[in-house]
Amino acid sequence: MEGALTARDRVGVQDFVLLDSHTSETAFLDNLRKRYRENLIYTYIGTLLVSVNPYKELGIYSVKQMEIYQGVNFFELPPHIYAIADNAYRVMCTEYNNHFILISGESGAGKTEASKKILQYFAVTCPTTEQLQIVRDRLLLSNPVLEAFGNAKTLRNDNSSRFGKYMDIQFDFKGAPVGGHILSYLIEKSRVVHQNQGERNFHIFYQLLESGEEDLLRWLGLEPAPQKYMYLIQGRCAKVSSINDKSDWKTVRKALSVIDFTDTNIEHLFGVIASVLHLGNIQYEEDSNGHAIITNGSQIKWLSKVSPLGRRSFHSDLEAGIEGTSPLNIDLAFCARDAAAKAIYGRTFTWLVNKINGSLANKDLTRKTVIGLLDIYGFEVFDTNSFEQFCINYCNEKLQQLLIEMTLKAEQEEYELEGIEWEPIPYFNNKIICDLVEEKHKGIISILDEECLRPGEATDLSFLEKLEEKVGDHAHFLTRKLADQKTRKSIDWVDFRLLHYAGEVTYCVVGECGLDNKPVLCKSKNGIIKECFLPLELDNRRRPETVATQFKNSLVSLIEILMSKEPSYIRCIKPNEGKEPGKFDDVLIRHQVKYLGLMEHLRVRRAGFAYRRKYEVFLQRYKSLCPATWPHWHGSASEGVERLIKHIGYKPEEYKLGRTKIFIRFPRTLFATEDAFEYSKHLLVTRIQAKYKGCLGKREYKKQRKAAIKLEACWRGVLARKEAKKRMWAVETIRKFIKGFINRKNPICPENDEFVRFVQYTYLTKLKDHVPKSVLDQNWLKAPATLEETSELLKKICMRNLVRKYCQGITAEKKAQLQQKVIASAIFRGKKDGYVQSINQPFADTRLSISTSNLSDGLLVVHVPEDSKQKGDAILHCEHIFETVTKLCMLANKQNAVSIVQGSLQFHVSPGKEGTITFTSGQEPQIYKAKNGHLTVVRPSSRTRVLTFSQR
Ligand SMILES: Nc1ncnc2c1ncn2[C@@H]1O[C@H](COP(=O)(O)OP(=O)(O)OP(=O)(O)O)[C@@H](O)[C@H]1O
Repeated sequence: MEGALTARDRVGVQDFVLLDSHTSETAFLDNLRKRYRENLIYTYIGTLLVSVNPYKELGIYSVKQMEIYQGVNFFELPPHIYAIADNAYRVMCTEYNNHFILISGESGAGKTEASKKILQYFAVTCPTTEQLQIVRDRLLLSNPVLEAFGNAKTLRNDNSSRFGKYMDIQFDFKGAPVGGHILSYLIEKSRVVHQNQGERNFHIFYQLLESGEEDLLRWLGLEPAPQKYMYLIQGRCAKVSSINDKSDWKTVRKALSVIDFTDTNIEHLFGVIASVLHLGNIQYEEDSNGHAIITNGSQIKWLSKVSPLGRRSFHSDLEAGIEGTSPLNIDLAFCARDAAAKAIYGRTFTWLVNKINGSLANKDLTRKTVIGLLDIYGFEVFDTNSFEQFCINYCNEKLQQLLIEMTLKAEQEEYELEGIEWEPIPYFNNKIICDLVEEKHKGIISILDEECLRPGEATDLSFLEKLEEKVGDHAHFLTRKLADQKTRKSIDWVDFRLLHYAGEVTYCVVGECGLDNKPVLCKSKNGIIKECFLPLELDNRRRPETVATQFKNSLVSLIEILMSKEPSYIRCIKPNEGKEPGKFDDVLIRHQVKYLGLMEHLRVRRAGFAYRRKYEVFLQRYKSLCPATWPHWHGSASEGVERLIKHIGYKPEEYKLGRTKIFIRFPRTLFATEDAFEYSKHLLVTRIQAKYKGCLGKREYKKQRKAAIKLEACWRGVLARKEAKKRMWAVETIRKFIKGFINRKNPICPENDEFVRFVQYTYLTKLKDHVPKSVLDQNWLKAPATLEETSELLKKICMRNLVRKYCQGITAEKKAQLQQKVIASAIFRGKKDGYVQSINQPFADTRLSISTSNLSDGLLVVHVPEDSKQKGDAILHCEHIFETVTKLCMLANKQNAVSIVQGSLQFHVSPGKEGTITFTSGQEPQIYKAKNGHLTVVRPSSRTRVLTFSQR
């Protein structure tokens, strides 16, 4: 219901109980149609599931879907057949009680498919063991075998079950399927001998002929051609595109071996099938006395072979009509043949079911719980309705009654349990119709029994008269004689009409041939036929039960079985006659809604309250609508609900409070609450989101903090270990150092090796920065004892290197200077004062310049540099002037220090005082001081030269 509430706006309502106009068939159909168009084939009425056949694969039966529905609250998911199956299973497991699921609907509505889906659901979802696997396989494979023998193509359904089936699945205390039991009802035997146009006989005939192994067919005397058999050609549709006889045959063969059929069983089983086909091909003709004689003896030959009967006896029995010895006319002979075929097939089917039951039986005697699946024909209304339809519709009346009683009972029980006043529910109780059919001495079946078994000749008409006499005044019974003018036309003289809860059905009382064929069949040597027709039956002197009574009794025991179990219901609806997907035939569906009693059921469900839920569940869902109950209510759930509905504003007539549940009368009240809840959800979501985000943040922060602390601790550990290692190393190093220091003077040994190398290394590193930079630097680092020798060598190398560098750095000029100094040293060292002070003063080449005239005089002036002019320049006169000047120049290494002047030259007489020498040519060489103060040098004219020494 909760799921339905949420989805209600999407596609109608998921639960018809929530329809506001629940009494309107149109509203019901509208909702069904709306959902069907959206491929939503399932809708609830409370816990009853309405299913509309989609006639197409919807992809809603996967294992994934099964898992979705497994163990989930019935109301929380959209309606599904798995929800019904799961709910029954869960309740069975928890309450350890028995259940049944009643699946009903008309032919083609999807009952068999539904029961298969349920079986598959249990097979997939229930716990199992390897041992139980075989049980599971047998349960699943019993279906194809039963379908092959009990299903046929009809106009309404290509795979129509022609029998009713009730299957118990037994579960052990762990909920594992451990066994099963099948009850079959009213197999449609008439189909064996007659099919309408467009219909087929039971599938097994075609499967055998189409795919039976060659040897098998030969042995059975069959040809792989259905058209050769009278019992298979009446419908004229042996081949149907939707049926794959070949693969179905394979499945059946496999299933038979899994279900424990021996080779003999299988041989006999197909012997029976072949017998039926051979029987169908027996032909008669009239002899001269008007008696029937068999024309084709070959069939008898095969009959005798495959279901060994005394050939002669069988032959004559068939001609004699079996019941007595008197020969039959041709019609009765055919009738006898068909009766034999039907009896054989009918009882073989029962044998088959018993055999399957034998293989499904659980020998373990411990208590088991069961879930029963009842797949029973729905209400049938044809143009001509026979005894079969009468039984089927009677069965549906009984089941409808069961449903009403159980639903009402459950409803009433719930009200009582909850302490709510029981309000009578207006509904149609079909007990009156059930009584009409089954009441002892007064009901239709009793009347039929009486008619069949009374002495004298019973005819169809005498039976009808008896009915008119005994139940003619019943409101739900009508015959042509009893009907009014208007209705009379629609009822034949051989008909009677019943007004069923689902509508009127007119039954034809024209009966079947009542020949007894047991005597001949008892003689069969076929194992199955022998088992089915025991000679004991012939000896029984008691009045045999009529088929109607047998059926009534089987129904009574079925109802007893069902009454002792918890019910679940599935109502299948056929959407159209054409088996077309997506087509919703309003008229057809309206009709089914009516006769499936869906409106009745809805009325019963809705008579009291539309919605009921435990206080805890209601409070949990809607508590956010009231500040007092949100987010937590600390009192009892019922008080919480009371507070909540007071806050929402429920009116007294809208609800009732039971002991454990709240009952809400109208869907609109619930919808309003649900809408408010939807609205409040948004607000809640924001708050929850914020809270959740906060929580996430907090959690993340805590995580990070924890991680940081861990990291920090780790890192600290690493650091501490590093530090300790370092300290250890330091201690070790110092210790070694001290040891080394103590042993430093010893020859290299492990004790001092490191220390000595360290000292050497340190010394050499230090020395690198303190090597002398000049040859005059005498400083040298004092070497440790172990390096004294090396140090000396290094010092020498260093000095040599310095000297070399020094020497390389001396210019020619300097060299000359030095040479001069060396000479000076040789001359003056230790001999003359002031020499030592002069050593540092380089000899300057520039200090000397000489002047002389271009004349041939012997005069030269040596200019003294100005800074040291204590006195004036020296004026010299020499004979060998050229030699003197040249040598002076060489000494001074300055050729251009000589200036040769013309005319005159200047010189210093004394510091700051200049004089001039004038050179002239004359007769006589002379030197004198002229009037102008110049020193005048005269040389004979041709050879006169004046030399001037000038400073540059
Ligand atoms: N749930 C479903 N999904 C798809 N197709 C389905 C479903 N149910 C039924 N059908 C289709 O409808 C056909 C008839 O269904 P099914 O044989 O179950 O009907 P039925 O009610 O058992 O009929 P009958 O009473 O004649 O045996 C199936 O063969 C299948 O094609």
